[in-house]
Amino acid sequence: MENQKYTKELNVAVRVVHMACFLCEKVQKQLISTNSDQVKSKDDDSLVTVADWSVQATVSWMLSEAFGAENISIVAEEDVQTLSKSESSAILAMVVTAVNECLAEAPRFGLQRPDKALTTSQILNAISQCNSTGGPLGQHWVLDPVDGTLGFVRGDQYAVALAMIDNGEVVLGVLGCPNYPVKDDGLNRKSQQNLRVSEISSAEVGSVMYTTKGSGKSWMQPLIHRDMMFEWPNSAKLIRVSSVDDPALATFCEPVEKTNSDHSFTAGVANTVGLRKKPLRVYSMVKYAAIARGEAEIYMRFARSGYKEKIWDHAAGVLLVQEAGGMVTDAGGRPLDFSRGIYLEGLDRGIIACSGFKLHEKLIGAVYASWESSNL
Ligand SMILES: Nc1ncnc2c1ncn2[C@@H]1O[C@H](COP(=O)(O)OS(=O)(=O)O)[C@@H](OP(=O)(O)O)[C@H]1O
Ligand SMILES: [Mg+2]
Ligand SMILES: [Mg+2]
Ligand SMILES: [Mg+2]
Repeated sequence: MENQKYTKELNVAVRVVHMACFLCEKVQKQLISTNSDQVKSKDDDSLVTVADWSVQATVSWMLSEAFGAENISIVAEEDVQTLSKSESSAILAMVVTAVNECLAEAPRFGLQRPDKALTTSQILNAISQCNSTGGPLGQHWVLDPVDGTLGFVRGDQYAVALAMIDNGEVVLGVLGCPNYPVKDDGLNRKSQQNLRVSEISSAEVGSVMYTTKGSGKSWMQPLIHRDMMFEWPNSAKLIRVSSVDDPALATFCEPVEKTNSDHSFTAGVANTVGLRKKPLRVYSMVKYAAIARGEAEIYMRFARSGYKEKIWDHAAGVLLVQEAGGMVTDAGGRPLDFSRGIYLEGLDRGIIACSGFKLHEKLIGAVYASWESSNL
């Protein structure tokens, strides 16, 4: 935790993300086993679940407790619109239960639990307090309570992502990946053997990764699971990007859904660069984690034209990769701009994250060559 300036922020953020993962694990299990009504569609037809709202409320509450509600600005994905509708009363009750059960466990993570259970209106308030739009000045927390909600609902990969932007730069990033196998090559092994996450022993699954800008180090901690007796302090190990720079040996990641990234365009780029392996399609910011941990070398993301990438889908992951030794830019080779509100404004076509300079340079060149002939 080298960057002394953010020591307290990082300390709180890491613990809070552990708590959020704890919450998500329980909700995901319930959701898969009971198939109950814990999932809603938002106005844009995307999904939101008990876990998305509950994590947002929990993180918002804990950050307010640690730093004072009046001192913090939080940019986050969810709002209370759907949750406040009368037909959502059952799901709201589930959120209240999930948040309070999670907050009660705060001491496991070295944090203080509230004196008494939060009321429904305190919880709605905590969610709606995350209504900042960020920008170039001051400090803003950036939260994606559940990234890869589709993966979450399908019992697969998802992430909890918390970052901080200070004067337009991402300075701190924490990424919780509850279903990411801890052992080296876990994702590859899982995909090769077609294992479901539930088929891997729980002690082998789940981690929280974190870093601060300029530290040159990204760290990984194992998740504290419900059935484990041990409590904080948790141990951490350094993670580092892969040293593979031969495209023929490199693994590239991309979103599972082709609505989120054009698979045929990336296949063309992969072919031009000389990538041989099948793409590793993984939900959520676990893709950035895979690059930071050295399990994959490349992450390409090319959204359809008209879609604007949001800062919470990238901030924590980008910093983790950079501090672990990797490079992340847009397709024009420029850094991503987190200083202009909730969107990555000015993004040139797509996002390319690589373990090193050589692969990155080749990919940018291949995008340049392939773009003209694509219909993106
Ligand atoms: N059309 C389109 N294009 C690109 N990106 C989009 C699009 N629509 C949504 N989103 C955002 O994608 C986030 C999920 O990205 P993933 O990489 O997990 O995608 S995938 O599920 O593996 O296909 C997802 O994050 P969550 O909502 O947190 O799951 C969205 O913010
Ligand atoms: Mg969403
Ligand atoms: Mg997201
Ligand atoms: Mg989300």
